[in-house]
Amino acid sequence: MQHPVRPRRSVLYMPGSRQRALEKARTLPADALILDLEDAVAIAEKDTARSLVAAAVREKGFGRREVIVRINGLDTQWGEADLEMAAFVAPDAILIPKVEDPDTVTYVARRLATLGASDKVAIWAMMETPLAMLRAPEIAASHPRLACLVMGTNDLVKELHAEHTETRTPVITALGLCLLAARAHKLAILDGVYNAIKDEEALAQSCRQGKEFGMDGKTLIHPSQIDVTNRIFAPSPEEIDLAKRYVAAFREAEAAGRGVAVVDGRLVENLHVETAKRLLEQAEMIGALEADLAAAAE
Ligand SMILES: CC(C)(COP(=O)(O)OP(=O)(O)OC[C@H]1O[C@@H](n2cnc3c(N)ncnc32)[C@H](O)[C@@H]1OP(=O)(O)O)[C@@H](O)C(=O)NCCC(=O)NCCSC(=O)C[C@H](O)C(=O)O
Ligand SMILES: [Mg+2]
Repeated sequence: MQHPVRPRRSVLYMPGSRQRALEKARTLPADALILDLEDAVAIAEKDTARSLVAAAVREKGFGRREVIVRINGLDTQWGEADLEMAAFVAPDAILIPKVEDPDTVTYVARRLATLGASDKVAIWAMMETPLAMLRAPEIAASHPRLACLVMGTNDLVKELHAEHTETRTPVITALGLCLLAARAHKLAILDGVYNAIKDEEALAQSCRQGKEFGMDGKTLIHPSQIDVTNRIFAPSPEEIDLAKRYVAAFREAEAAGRGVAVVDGRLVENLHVETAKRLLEQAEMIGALEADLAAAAE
């Protein structure tokens, strides 16, 4: 299944039980929104949250941004009803929490087919337990409907009996395993949340680290985290300028019968040009998304 490439710099969780947050979502500049039925929702509010999320997805009004519904685990009393609701209202994706086994993904894919869900509804998988890390390659290869892995670093740190540190050394291996699995199977991958809502500099550092690793973006818990995340995960004007010059220089070199070019004293081969083209495509998609949001705000 060919999944559309979308900007996913900032992907905001919002509790499905909070009507106000769901309304506010339509005005927030996050690239994608996860309407959460799982950990952000108290047990007493699970059924109300399911109805609120169903209404929010049906009402639309999110423009080009992706809307994802995180269901409760299928081993809980709410999971199946969440899945049925999501299949019916058809968000861009359904996010399964605590996936540990490829069979969980294939089960959800089968249920979506049985429930008659649109083919456009993708499956995303939360990677947040030690077993998920060890089975990352099988999970990533489990079903063509799977489009994205989402790191759940809060649960992972808990399960590892580790600590949240600024350098994230305790979870580096886990992030690396999931990145390898995602890229090997052409899936998108999103970094975990940063819990200290008011610490913008530390969030920025965490975003820079995620971007360097190769993450497509970061999951967020508060609207105040969106702008800095968007800025860091977007290609900078300097990167865009360099990418354009790589493409132009390589085209000229090819026309002259050469397979390599030199830009700013650096070797440029076809593989660098592919990276440059991907960056330019990403910048274009971000531009279109931001223009859409600006038009909606007028
Ligand atoms: C953390 C919060 C509980 C803070 O909420 P609140 O006290 O209301 O914050 P503010 O007063 O600063 O809010 C200002 C306005 O912003 C809106 N708001 C706040 N948070 C969100 C949000 N996430 N999405 C949309 N809008 C939001 C408020 O409504 C205020 O609006 P207004 O009324 O117009 O002033 C809260 O931010 C929150 O609940 N965040 C999400 C928590 C969550 O989703 N947690 C679960 C996912 S994280 C996770 O577990 C990942 C993974 O599974 C893992 O294991 O790592
Ligand atoms: Mg979690």
